Amino acid sequence: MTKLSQHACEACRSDAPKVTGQEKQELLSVIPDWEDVMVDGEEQLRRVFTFKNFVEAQAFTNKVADLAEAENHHPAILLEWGKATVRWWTHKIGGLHKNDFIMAARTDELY
Ligand SMILES: C[C@H](O)[C@H](O)[C@H]1CNC2=NC(N)=NC(=O)C2=N1
Repeated sequence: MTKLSQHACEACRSDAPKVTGQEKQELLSVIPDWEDVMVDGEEQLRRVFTFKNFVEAQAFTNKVADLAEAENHHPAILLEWGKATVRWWTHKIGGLHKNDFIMAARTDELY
């Protein structure tokens, strides 16, 4: 199986299927540092990345932002002193698509 982070994101479409059940559990097992959470009724992936200070957290945040723009798939990122909280979900389907798991794996590689 190709490493999840090496998969390409497919274009987000409003009729794209949400990831559920067995497939979701398998994908979650590949990104064990991420939580499966509900925010405003939408399922999302969340991980808190910790750093020595604000500047290092900011540099990581910028790398994630560059990745997102390159893939046209964007997270929510909360930047704080010593922390960056990243949440991935697909706006168009109001939940989790395989793209979100790919982007979470790609985010881990930036850390
Ligand atoms: C118009 C633009 O391509 C779309 O809105 C893209 C932008 N980035 C996106 N990011 C995420 N996470 N979900 C989307 O549905 C999405 N759609």
